[in-house]
Amino acid sequence: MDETHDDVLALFDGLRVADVRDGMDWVGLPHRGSVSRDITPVAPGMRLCGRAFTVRTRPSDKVVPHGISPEEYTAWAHEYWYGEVNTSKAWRDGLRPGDVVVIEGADLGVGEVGSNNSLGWHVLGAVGVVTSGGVRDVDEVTAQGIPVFARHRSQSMTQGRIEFAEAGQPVALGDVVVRPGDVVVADGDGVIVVPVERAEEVARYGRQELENDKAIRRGYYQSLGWALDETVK
Ligand SMILES: O=C([O-])CC(=O)C(=O)O
Ligand SMILES: [Mg+2]
Repeated sequence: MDETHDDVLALFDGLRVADVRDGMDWVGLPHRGSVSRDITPVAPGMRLCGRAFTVRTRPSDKVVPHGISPEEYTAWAHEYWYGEVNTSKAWRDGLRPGDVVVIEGADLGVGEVGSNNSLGWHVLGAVGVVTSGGVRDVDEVTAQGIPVFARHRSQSMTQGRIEFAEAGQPVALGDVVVRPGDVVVADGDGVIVVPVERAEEVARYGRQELENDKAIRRGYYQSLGWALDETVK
C-alpha cells in the first residue's frame, strides 16, 4: 500500500462532501471537483472516501447474434461478453484496500454496476463504486450497504451495449476529470473529486469548516436539550 497516499486519505476521515467542497473553495479551486448532481447514492446514508481506481467503458458496436438458442445465448453472454468484452478480469486484481472504483459509463440505460460486481470489488478491497452510468439490483445493493453512486437505475445487462475500454487512465465523471489516485469523497450531497496533489491543503481547510460548523450546531443542540451525537462531538 502507498503509505503517503493513505496518510492523505486519513486527513479526510469524517469530512463531509460539503466540507471538502469548502476546502476546495478555500484553496482556490472553486470550479473544480464537484461531480454532476445527478450522480447520487443508491440509498440514503451511503458515503465513501478513497482513492480513485479509474475504469472507462464505451458504447459497443459489437453485434448480438440473432437466431441462437437461449443455451447458446448463455454461453455467448457469460463466456464471450462477460469473459472477454465487458470484463473486470482485466483490472480487478489491481484493486487495493481503500480504492474507489470510478467508472466512466455511457448514457445507454445499462445497469453496468450491480449487487454482484460491486460486492466482488469490495471483496478485493474497494470501498465503493462511483459510475456516470447506471446501477441495477438496487434493493440488494441497498441491503449489502457497499456504497454505490450512479447516474441512473437501469435494468439491462451490458451485453451488446457496453464494453470495457481501459483502466488506470484519467476518466470523465460528467464534466469532472478523475485521475488514478485522486481523492474521491461521496455522501448524500453527491460526489467530489480532489486532485491528489492538492489534497492535504483541501483537507486542512475542509476540517476547519467542519469544526466550525460542529461548534455552532453543538450550541444549538444544547439549547434544545438534545443529546450530543457524532455530528456535533
Ligand atoms: O451483470 C452486470 O453487469 C451487473 C450486475 O447485475 C451485477 O454485477 O450484479
Ligand atoms: Mg446483478
